[in-house]
Amino acid sequence: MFRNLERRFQDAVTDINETLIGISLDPRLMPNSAGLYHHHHHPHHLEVAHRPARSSASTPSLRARDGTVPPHARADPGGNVRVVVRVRAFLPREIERNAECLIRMDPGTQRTTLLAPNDADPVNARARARKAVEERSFTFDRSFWSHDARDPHYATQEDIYDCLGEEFLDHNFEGYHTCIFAYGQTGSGKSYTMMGTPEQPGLIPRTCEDLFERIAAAQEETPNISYNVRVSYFEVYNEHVRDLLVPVAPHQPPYYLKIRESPTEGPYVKDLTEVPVRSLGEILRYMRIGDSNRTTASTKMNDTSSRSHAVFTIMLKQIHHDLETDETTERSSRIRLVDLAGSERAKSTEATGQRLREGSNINKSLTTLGRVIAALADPKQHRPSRGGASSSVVPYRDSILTWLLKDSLGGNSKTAMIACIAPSDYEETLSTLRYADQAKRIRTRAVVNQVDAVSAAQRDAQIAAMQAEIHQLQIIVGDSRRRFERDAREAEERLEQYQATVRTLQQAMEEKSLVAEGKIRSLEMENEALRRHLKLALEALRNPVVVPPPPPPPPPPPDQVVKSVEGGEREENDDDHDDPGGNKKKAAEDKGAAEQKEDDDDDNDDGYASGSTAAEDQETGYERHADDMHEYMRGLLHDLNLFRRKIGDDKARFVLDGIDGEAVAGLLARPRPWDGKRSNILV
Ligand SMILES: Nc1ncnc2c1ncn2[C@@H]1O[C@H](COP(=O)(O)OP(=O)(O)OP(=O)(O)O)[C@@H](O)[C@H]1O
Repeated sequence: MFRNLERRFQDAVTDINETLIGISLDPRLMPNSAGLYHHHHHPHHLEVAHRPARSSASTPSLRARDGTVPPHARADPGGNVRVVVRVRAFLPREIERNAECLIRMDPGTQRTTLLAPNDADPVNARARARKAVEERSFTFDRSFWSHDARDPHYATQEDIYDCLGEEFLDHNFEGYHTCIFAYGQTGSGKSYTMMGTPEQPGLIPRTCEDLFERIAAAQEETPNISYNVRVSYFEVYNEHVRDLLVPVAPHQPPYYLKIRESPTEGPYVKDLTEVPVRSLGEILRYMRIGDSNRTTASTKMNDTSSRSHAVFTIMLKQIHHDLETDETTERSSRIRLVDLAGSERAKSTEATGQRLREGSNINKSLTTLGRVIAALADPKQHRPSRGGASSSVVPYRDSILTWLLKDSLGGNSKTAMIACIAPSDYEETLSTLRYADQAKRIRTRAVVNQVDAVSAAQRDAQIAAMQAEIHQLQIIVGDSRRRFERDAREAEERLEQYQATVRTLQQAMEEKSLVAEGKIRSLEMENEALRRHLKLALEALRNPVVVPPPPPPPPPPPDQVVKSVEGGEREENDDDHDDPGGNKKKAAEDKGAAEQKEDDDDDNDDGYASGSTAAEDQETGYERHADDMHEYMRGLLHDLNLFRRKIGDDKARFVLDGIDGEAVAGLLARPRPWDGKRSNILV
């Protein structure tokens, strides 16, 4: 019976221990200390502590935030360009001429219908004169009705962001490049949709706001991901690229940038300003600078804002660093938001001289865009030819815009087009809708842009290699300068290479410091958690939980009980010693027999006690003792064990503000008077 009690006691202790370990690993079950486990340095704790957040992450945005990409999401099987259409409200001049709204949208089918115009509106007279006008219908991914604010289906700026912008930002956090471009005639609402007004911000400011909100939330969740955000803003005007983040110098000819192509990155704008941004305020400031530069320049050139294509790009780099392995994983994505020039310029016929050249050049970018879209939408494009390449050639290189947007249009990007339409212009609207209808058929192939597991040593080696390369190039550039007359071209190339390497090095150093900052944040959080543990532990020691008084001394024979308990505990930890009189085997046999018996009859579990009232009393006494011990253990472990385990090795690693670590550890280790065997169970 003693052994049986002893076994039950042991089982109870094991149960408590297991329960406690379970509790300690699952912060949900420990409301008071859940937070303490959140940032513990042990990876397993981290993993478990994050589980609740992960399991609730059914939305792509949350999944994207937690730093993991499911393997199947790495390579996009190929998606079609998302095409939505948006019709704006009447402008005052349209109300004045009593214009008729020619657009109908069916919210059920997302069908947009263009009605044939009546005879009254002079704007549509030309269309009517030239050919038979008829009702036309197109179906898009979404048809946004922004014509009448009183309509229950009215699409606000927020609706546009919620339907398109948010999902595209999800993709960016997953590591995909995205591009959203607005197409439509002048005054159809492209700028309103992309940029909006201060009261009604459009897609670009909303994307920026959400981006920084997500970064802040993710950093709150884990200090292990660092974010590097950079922006650039340029316009393509008259087949020239102008940096919108560089102020327009008065009395100076405009400064245009060159296009280059890199084997890895594809076409890019050389020397384009890319500014790092750390907050929404900063990014909005650059956006405004760019907008005002665009306006300044366009006023100088006779109000040509509607003739330039504006490209706002956000580069997002997420660096996940694993403190345990000191490895980093990088995910980079590019968010491109394009406000195209007014599409009707493509048909401009009456321009002459400079205007004609401008017009034809603008035509060039937009007409080429049309040809590129047509080529990409061609079903032949999706069938690889025998050589493996696409069967028809896409004329990307025929214009600056299409050359720069090559990837966004037909390559590694998830792309959307917002076709903006005016409510009462039959010809222009039909042309826009046809364009959009064609774009629907374009398929792109986006991949997650991720570099896995780069060790700190590898990063350092990369930096060292770049420094060596820079040194080499410095020598060559110096040399070439001397021979400049002869080798101007070569010198320029070397110089460019040198500058590019220096820029990459600068960025690598910046990222290295970001990772270091992340590490510091992690350690600070851990330190804070530990400080809170110690505070709790101290409080628990100062105001101990009232422990039930030690159980009444059990009836004799007490010697045997104590021996058995001792023997049992030793058996667990130190099997080969202290087996006086070779009793171990017998004890094990008895234990086995008792187990067998207990299974049959719980109340009468041991032949020794049956039929004896004194023995029954004695047994009840032991049971009570066991129960009390069980209770005591539960309380004791609850109060102290977790804190001890947590504090263990960590205390040596940290400087504990205002708390004497040694003294606390001493207090925690001090045995309780009534407990002779605690350490075996607790450790
Ligand atoms: N959905 C809308 N709701 C209310 N007003 C709108 C909407 N869309 C456009 N507008 C208004 O219509 C006018 C023209 O819009 P916007 O300037 O955005 O056109 P655009 O297509 O960008 O023209 P451009 O090619 O000249 O840049 C602006 O006054 C704008 O405020």
